[in-house]
Amino acid sequence: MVLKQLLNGIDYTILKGNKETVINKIEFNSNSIEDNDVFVAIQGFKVDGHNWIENAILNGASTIIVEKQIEIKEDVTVIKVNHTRMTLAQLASNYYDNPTHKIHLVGLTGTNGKTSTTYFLKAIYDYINKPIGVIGTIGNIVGEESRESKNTTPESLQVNGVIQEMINQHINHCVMEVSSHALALHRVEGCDFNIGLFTNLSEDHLELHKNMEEYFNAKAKLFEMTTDYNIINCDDVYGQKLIKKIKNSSAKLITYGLEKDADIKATNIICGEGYTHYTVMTPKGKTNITIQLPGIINVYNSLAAIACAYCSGISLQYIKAGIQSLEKIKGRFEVIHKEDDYKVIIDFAHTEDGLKKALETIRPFVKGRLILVFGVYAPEGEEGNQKRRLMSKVAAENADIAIATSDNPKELDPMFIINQMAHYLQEFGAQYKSILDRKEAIEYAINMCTKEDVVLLTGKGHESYQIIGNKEIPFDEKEIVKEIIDKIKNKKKQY
Ligand SMILES: CC(=O)N[C@H]1[C@@H](OP(=O)(O)OP(=O)(O)OC[C@H]2O[C@@H](n3ccc(=O)[nH]c3=O)[C@H](O)[C@@H]2O)O[C@H](CO)[C@@H](O)[C@@H]1O[C@H](C)C(=O)N[C@@H](C)C(=O)N[C@H](CCC(=O)O)C(=O)O
Ligand SMILES: Nc1ncnc2c1ncn2[C@@H]1O[C@H](COP(=O)(O)OP(=O)(O)OP(=O)(O)O)[C@@H](O)[C@H]1O
Repeated sequence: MVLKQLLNGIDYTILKGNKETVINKIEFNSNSIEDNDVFVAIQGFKVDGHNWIENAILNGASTIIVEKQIEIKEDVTVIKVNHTRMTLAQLASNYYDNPTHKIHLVGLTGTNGKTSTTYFLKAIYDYINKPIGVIGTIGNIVGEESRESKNTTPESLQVNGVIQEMINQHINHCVMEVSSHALALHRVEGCDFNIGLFTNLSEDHLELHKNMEEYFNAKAKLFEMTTDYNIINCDDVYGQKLIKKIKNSSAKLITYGLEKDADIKATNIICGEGYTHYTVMTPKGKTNITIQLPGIINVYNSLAAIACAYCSGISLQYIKAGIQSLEKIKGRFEVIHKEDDYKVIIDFAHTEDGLKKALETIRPFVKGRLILVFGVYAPEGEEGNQKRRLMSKVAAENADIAIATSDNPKELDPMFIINQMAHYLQEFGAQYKSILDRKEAIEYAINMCTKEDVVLLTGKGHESYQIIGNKEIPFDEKEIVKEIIDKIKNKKKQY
């Protein structure tokens, strides 16, 4: 490809060289550069990509895209743009020949419920044998291949690359979880979304967005990129705000919910242990549905998927069969052990609202005590302190015993985190214990568990690692629970 093709539709100034340069591929990390690549220098949170230009040239870059006035002596082409992160998205779209224009793309945003909705929607497509690609927290799925992903929504280069792969494999539908980071950091800039869906908004990620207004505005950006439908949870306060904000959108509004007068609405809800039954009403008729996941939150998540499928022209009969076929979602209310008198559930709740909803969902089915093992994944500073306080409050108010431990402490001192959690658990009158090592905390919880109790482990969900410092340490909660229970059983056998 020639550089000028890549720059199509972008505002730029040539500081040096010429746009006839033949280029190989695009990279934003200097270490991945190969001969004749384009290096896009991004001002990051930790370092400035402009400081890695020399390294990129040494590795073979022939073109450098910058947003700063920088003098480069080497014989390369240098292009200046206003905003390199945004330009990266445009370059990626041009490089892969605008893949999002060629696929039916659903973008899901909101604080909680994106992954769950994604897998309900995928179950419908699987049922009707229509392939659908997935980009999200648990990973990216292209055809038969499922790959882990560092971010919920990857960088624009990967978003466009993965969608192009889907197209190559004749996959005509894609569902993508769109995080607020992705929207604020231009990872989906220029994407053509047929459907945008909003689940809910509660406090999270305030280290990036400063306040709820900014967080909401970041999420709302998705609905400026939709062409066909905007699907919104109208029971959510921010959902209502979004409906007003996008009233001039040319995409059609479809609402879902339980309380307000929604287009797609659930009534007659019966919550059982491990299942939920309800009647769904749509503009094209109603039907009874039984999902194999617990709680009101999964009524919302399945309704969201029903709304998407409805807007994609799938008949209610198939929607019902697909929704009902979903047996479980990795790390979401997953019962990982229920024999030998121990019931252990893992869940990915990692926000104040998610944790509250998770505890409320499980509570009606616990005959004895609800024993919670949880950590708080939050940055340092006021926002992090506030999240640790609010999640500890939820634990104190909704669990019988709360065991504070580590989640992904990352660069924070894990001792500081659990001491702070212990302080708040005490303030809110919890019966609690704090144990730094997560495995020991789980062992402590299982050891005190009786036949009537339930142990709920939150925060890790599908994750099979813990991030401590800058190291990813293997941590598979399912294996760990099995190991602990086997150890207890063996000990019992010896007596
Ligand atoms: C805060 C944040 O979003 N950070 C993202 C950001 O990293 P950064 O700005 O810190 O990058 P940096 O390390 O400062 O580097 C700046 C530039 O220098 C370049 N560089 C750096 C070193 C070098 O040797 N050579 C070089 O060229 C880097 O490639 C980069 O282009 O850009 C990176 C590349 O796209 C992302 O991987 C990274 O996500 C990190 C891993 C992350 O944890 N992000 C989280 C907060 C996130 O995005 N979460 C959302 C929401 C999840 C949810 O819903 O809960 C998500 O979508 O995952
Ligand atoms: N609709 C909902 N409302 C509130 N909490 C929910 C909802 N759905 C799920 N949760 C809770 O939030 C946790 C995460 O759910 P899910 O992975 O579906 O959300 P998400 O939006 O994809 O989050 P993330 O992007 O952080 O992975 C679940 O494990 C559950 O405890």
